[in-house]
Amino acid sequence: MPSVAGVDVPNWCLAGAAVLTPAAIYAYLLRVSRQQREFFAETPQPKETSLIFGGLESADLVNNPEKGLAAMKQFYKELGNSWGIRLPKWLFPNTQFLFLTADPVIISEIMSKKDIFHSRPKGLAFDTTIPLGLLSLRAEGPHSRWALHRRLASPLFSDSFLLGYSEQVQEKAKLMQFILNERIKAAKAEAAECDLQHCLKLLTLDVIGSIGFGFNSKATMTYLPEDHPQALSEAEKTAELEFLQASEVMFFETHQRTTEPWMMRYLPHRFMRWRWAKGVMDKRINAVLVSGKESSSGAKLNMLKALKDAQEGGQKMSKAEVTDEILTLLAAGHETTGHTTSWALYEVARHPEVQAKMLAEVSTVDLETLPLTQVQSLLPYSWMTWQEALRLHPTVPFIPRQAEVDTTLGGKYNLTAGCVVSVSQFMLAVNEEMWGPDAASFVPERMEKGYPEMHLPFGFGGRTCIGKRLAYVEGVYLLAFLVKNFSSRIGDDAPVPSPRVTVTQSAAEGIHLMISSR
Ligand code: HEM
Repeated sequence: MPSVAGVDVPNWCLAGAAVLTPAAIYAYLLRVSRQQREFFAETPQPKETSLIFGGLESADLVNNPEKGLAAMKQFYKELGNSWGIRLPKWLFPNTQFLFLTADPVIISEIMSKKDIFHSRPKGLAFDTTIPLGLLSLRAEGPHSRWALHRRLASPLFSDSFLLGYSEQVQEKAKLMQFILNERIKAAKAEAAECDLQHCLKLLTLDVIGSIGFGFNSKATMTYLPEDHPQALSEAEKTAELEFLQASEVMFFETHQRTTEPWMMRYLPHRFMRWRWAKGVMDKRINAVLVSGKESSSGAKLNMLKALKDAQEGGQKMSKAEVTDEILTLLAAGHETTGHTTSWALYEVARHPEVQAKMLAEVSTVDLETLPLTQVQSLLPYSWMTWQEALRLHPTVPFIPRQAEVDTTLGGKYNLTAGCVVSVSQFMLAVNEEMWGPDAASFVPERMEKGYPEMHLPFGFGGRTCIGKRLAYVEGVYLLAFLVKNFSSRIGDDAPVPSPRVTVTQSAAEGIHLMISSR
């Protein structure tokens, strides 16, 4: 007689179990599916053929942004500014219902229902990759670890800290100036074509490396011409680019894993890449942590040191929490700012009148010594230019929230607890009712009044971006610095940047501009 867990079981029992188990699973799935159908019976649904992912694909935002945006507008026109779709539960275990909206009325309802829509969805890949950082921590009461982290990390973005980061940002900006000038010299022409998206991504990585954990990374140096006397050796280059690639894997590939069935995430080729990336990043942070030398870039202020020392009534972050928090700030805090700034420079290059106005403003300011805390007051037009670029090219195009309990939106969309609502910044940006008939044009002056309440490029509620102030001052400073030192225009053969949408929005082929020194 066969034995199961040490108990003898007759063969007929095993045969019965073999038949009954699949039958029970099938019956369970049928019941869940019937319950879902009943629940959503009253909820407006798009045609079954317009699955959200099918829809977004047909919008082709990646390969043909203009056509893509038009298709997306058409999509919204047919389905309304808000619509929902049932997703196959086996594929999205935590996302029973995805509701996409660009309707200001519904968005304000979501914002006002703070007790219901306060949290980003559970089960995102960051949960398994950086589980102890702000992007992942979920429970949100005042005594939760998330709330403690938020309180301990908030001072990192206060005036005194921004002031403390200023010198490091100025130093890196000067490094970028040197490298771009060397590229212009190497081109032996008045102007050189540069991929500003790539360059700013390297630069913002160096900035966050320095202010984040006192690491003097030199990723930007990889952008020197290959045969330059100061160009990095192949080994140094590999080490710098390894860090960049690791941060991309952490942020993008881990994010892509979320849209895959659970099992796929752990296929060796995916899992090993993440392990590798985490290893590269942990090694750098640990080198600083273990050596006790918080700063390899001089004794400057940095987030790691501040978080290690931060405490509240004797409560501190553990070493693992500090490491995950630093990884989170690195991942969330460099290319978001870099991409926005490169989109802004692209718009400046396309609009000579904006460039001239910015130049008039930046010429009167000594940027080499400008503290970050004075960026907004001394560079108001540059500020509006960066802000307008973030409107038209929202770096984080979707802001998702998971319903805590069953609820209804707009009086007709039924959502069960666990449903995900995603606010589409993309569509909000071209909403003519909100911005007027010139919504699709780049007009920095419209930012005199700032963003209306419903435009949320940094999210909303308690979960709003903690790094918003740093993003603004660093981004506007770098934009102003570039405009002051270089004139830029779109090259005749430059590819038209098309949005590549992952967790953030970038230009698929980079942002190539012809730049010359002023
Ligand atoms: C242009 C630049 C940036 C944009 C557009 C941006 C946008 C966002 C958005 C939309 C969210 C989600 C908010 C929500 O769910 O309501 C977020 C969260 C976050 N961001 Fe940013 N961000 C930027 C720069 C930064 C910087 C510079 C840092 C830090 C160095 C940072 C750190 C974070 C963190 C830690 C979170 C999670 C906050 C939490 O859940 O408590 N971000 N960001």
